[in-house]
Amino acid sequence: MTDEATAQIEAAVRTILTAIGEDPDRPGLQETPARVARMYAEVFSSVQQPQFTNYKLFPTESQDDLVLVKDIPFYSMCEHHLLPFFGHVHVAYVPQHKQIIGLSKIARLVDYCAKRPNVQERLTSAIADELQTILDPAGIAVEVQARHMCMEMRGIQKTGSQTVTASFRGTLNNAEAKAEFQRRVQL
Ligand SMILES: Nc1nc2c(ncn2[C@@H]2O[C@H](COP(=O)(O)OP(=O)(O)OP(=O)(O)O)[C@@H](O)[C@H]2O)c(=O)[nH]1
Ligand SMILES: [Zn+2]
Repeated sequence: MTDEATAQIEAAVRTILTAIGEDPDRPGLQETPARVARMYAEVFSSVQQPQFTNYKLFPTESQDDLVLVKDIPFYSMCEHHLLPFFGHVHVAYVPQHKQIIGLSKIARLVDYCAKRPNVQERLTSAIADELQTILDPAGIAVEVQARHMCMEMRGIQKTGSQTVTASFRGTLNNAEAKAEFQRRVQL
């Protein structure tokens, strides 16, 4: 994040603190604008990164086997309220072109897609789209289970409610494959 962007966030946070009736100069709040600027640089770090680049592909012989990485934790920010939504992602793909991706890179890809203002549906399809772009697998399944703080700590206040979204592509986009994906996720 640029120095100018940091200064803008700090000034905006001071304005918000003042607007809610707080004193931004009281000791407990003096460093808050700078902390919030650092936090936004971290949780929105993907906004200025148009592509996911940090990955490696490896050759494989086993073309038809499903690769499933499940229960990948993530934290993102809802773009409507700038409050966190968080949970787990399950990612599966069927290799093609005799290539696979390093497993940790799938979790890094999830982080990359999460670190921007989001809605859960777009996060879900973005993970599938990125995987399609970098690996071009025969099939993809992505499921996201999340709790939204904007639905729990304010507004409708439905504590513990879960939202589940999914994207299916290619050979995994049919009823039989979806059922098999769900079965393996629940194992
Ligand atoms: N589809 C979708 N909706 C979301 C997501 N995160 C938050 N929302 C919803 O975005 C909507 C915004 O609705 P608005 O009526 O503009 O805002 P609001 O007055 O704060 O709405 P309430 O939350 O119902 O009080 C709400 O229904 C939220 O639950 C998300 O990831 N996906
Ligand atoms: Zn929200």
